[in-house]
Amino acid sequence: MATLGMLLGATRHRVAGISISQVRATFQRGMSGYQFESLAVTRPRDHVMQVELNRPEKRNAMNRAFWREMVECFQAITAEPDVRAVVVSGAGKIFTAGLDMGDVMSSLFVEGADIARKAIRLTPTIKAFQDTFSVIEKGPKPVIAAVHSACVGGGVDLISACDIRLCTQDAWFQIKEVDIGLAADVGTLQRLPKIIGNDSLARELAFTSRRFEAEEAKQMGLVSGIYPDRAAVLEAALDLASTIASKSPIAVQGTKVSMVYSRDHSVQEGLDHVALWNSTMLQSEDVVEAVQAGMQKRKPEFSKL
Ligand SMILES: CCC/C=C/C=C/C(=O)SCCNC(=O)CCNC(=O)[C@H](O)C(C)(C)COP(=O)(O)OP(=O)(O)OC[C@H]1O[C@@H](n2cnc3c(N)ncnc32)[C@H](O)[C@@H]1OP(=O)(O)O
Repeated sequence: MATLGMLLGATRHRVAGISISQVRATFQRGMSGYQFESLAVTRPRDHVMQVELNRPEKRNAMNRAFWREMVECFQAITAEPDVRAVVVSGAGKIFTAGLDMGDVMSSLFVEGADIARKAIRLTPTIKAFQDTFSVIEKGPKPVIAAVHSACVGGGVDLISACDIRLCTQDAWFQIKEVDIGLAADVGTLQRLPKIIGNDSLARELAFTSRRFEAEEAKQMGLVSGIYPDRAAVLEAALDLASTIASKSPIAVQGTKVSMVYSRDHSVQEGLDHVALWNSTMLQSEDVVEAVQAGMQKRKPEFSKL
């Protein structure tokens, strides 16, 4: 039988897409380990982390550091035993201006004469860009986007990978990619139609780059709440994250995993998946604690993961 030491030593073992060595590094991380060039990471509430896009002077345009650091940051958060919910926000005047066109465009051009060889070399780069947002969806902890003012291009890809979206009254959104000659390729086209449940509207917005405002975003189901300003939307997002964090992390994370799985599978496959999941997770101490706390009219206490 494998000992814990053997398991921890085996870097080929992976949990939620991350290696055991990364998990171990994260246990030792502490907040000082969350130092990034493009992100500011804080713990504003118990069990809640806030990841802020932090290049306000460049309108939080997504530079090369950002595309790499989001993956590092969310993998670390997935492995944090005491974090139960995450808020994503933007520093400064707007949420984000999307792709940093000065810094990133050059990495999308590949040297060489043969188009097929160039394409094969470019494919992993595009997939790595996709991972930057897929990491949010693949992680089991709920992520709430708090959008203020502009959310452009890659910003829509980012928030589409989040679980819940709130915005300010002055928020506006734009699937901007066709305006810079691209088919959006990091998640909007795949996730947004399922979020809003209106394929016709999703296509209209993606084909035209039409800017749409907070009210329309709410009407279509992209956001679930509108708040007067940046401070108010952040407060609401943090309150929501705290409420989620007060629940059993086993129950909440199972719920996210099941909802993401069910979105992409038949009803029967989703039911089979959650039956298998719960055949283990129903045996959690959290079930006993949640039921007892309810009967005793007290707040439940759930231990860290
Ligand atoms: C495989 C790739 C996958 C990803 C694809 C993603 C694609 C996309 O995201 S497409 C969308 C690209 N973004 C844009 O087209 C938006 C461009 N920016 C704007 O329209 C305006 O900046 C905005 C309306 C968002 C805000 O206007 P505001 O007046 O508040 O700011 P500015 O004076 O325009 O900008 C201030 C400084 O920020 C720099 N900046 C803004 N956006 C970007 C950007 N996307 N990339 C790089 N830099 C950006 C701007 O140059 C100013 O810098 P400085 O001149 O040094 O002060």
